[in-house]
Amino acid sequence: MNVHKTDLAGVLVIEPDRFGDHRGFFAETYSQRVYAELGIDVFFVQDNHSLSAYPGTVRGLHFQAPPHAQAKLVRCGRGAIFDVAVDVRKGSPTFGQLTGYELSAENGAQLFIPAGFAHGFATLQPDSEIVYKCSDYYAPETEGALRWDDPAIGIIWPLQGDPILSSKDAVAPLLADLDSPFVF
Ligand SMILES: Cc1cn([C@H]2C[C@H](O)[C@@H](COP(=O)(O)OP(=O)(O)O[C@H]3O[C@@H](C)C(=O)[C@@H](O)[C@H]3O)O2)c(=O)[nH]c1=O
Repeated sequence: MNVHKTDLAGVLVIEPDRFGDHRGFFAETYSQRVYAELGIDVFFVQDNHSLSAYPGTVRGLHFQAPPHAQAKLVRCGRGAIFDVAVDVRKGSPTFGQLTGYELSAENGAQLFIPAGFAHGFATLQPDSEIVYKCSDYYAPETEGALRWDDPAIGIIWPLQGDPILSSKDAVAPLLADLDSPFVF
């Protein structure tokens, strides 16, 4: 298993080992004790799965506020995505900064995103599916969002043309207008 630190302390890229044979491969995609040794000592209570039919779909940037803040362990089960985390903790030395990685069915890579970061992704292939573990339950009353194309964040999305967005994401606030519920 390879583990890489990113520009944002606490956000990790994890590449689980794959054991290949004539049938295909086998991989452990999560093990509580192994991930705890990496510092991912959170208790995951919900698994999510989403499919985006078209490349160029952007979901995000999303978070849940305390007391239902979520750490997430994200991977791509089919197709490929460009996955992004943005630090939204007031007072953090990396506040407003981002890190982004390609996660694909082929590379099997995962992004661990602690609470206090907004998360989003763009799909790079048709019928891309992501699966992710969350450390708190869905609590829609605590949902927060940031504009995917906020110039103050400056994500360079791998898009050709305008993205496909939810109506909610199209009108999400800019970072400058967000009273972040997270403090570093
Ligand atoms: C996130 C979520 C949504 N839903 C429902 C609400 C709604 O009817 C439908 C679609 O919800 P959304 O439009 O919010 O789905 P989506 O835009 O895919 O939201 C997700 O985006 C990524 C980037 C994240 O990081 C996730 O935490 C989550 O916010 O699913 C649940 O039932 N449970 C959940 O945990």
